[in-house]
Amino acid sequence: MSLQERIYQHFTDSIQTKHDALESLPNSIELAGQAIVQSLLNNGKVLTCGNGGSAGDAQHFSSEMLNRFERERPSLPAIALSTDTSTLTSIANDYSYDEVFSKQIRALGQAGDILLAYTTSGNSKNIVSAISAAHDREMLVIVITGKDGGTIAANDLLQDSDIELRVPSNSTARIQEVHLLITHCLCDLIDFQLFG
Ligand SMILES: O=C(CO)[C@@H](O)[C@H](O)[C@H](O)[C@H](O)COP(=O)(O)O
Ligand SMILES: [Zn+2]
Repeated sequence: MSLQERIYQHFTDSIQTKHDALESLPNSIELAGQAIVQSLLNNGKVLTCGNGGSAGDAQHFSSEMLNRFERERPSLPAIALSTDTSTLTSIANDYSYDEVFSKQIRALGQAGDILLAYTTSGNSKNIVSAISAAHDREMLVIVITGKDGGTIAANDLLQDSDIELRVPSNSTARIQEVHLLITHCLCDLIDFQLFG
């Protein structure tokens, strides 16, 4: 395959994955947007987390909440749990990398807050621990996944009120591309519902 053909393939695969996601995800995205708005209206906040590219997604969402998305509006409360390197390295060093998000959630999470977790595989142990910590803090969990949902789906780790947005693809890159689209949908739904 030539370089041009490879590029064409990436674009067409990405477009196809978005088409597939459009068949399955809009209802759950709407529910997730409504759940976040409900939490914000009750003085809640959104804690976000993910690893690698998904850490970038988590930070992308929180910055659009704290600063702005597409329009002027007041800052909205969100904290990305992947940004404080002193906290991340000390928890990983003293305890385990699996606990880097859950320990922060146990300190910062309040009942009615939202955990927005990104994982393409559903297998990352620190995300699994984060979900458990969020439940202990009586937070609602929105998990954005892909593939077969991994450990989270296989072990039925979500509660009835939680929401999973699973991108129908087995490619990490394609899943991440749709995760970004979902993130922007959520930002738009939040702004629209709160500010018209
Ligand atoms: O961005 C990419 C691959 O596109 C990588 O950095 C990827 O995010 C990392 O391998 C993550 O550790 C994968 O974690 P997860 O999505 O399985 O939870
Ligand atoms: Zn990536």
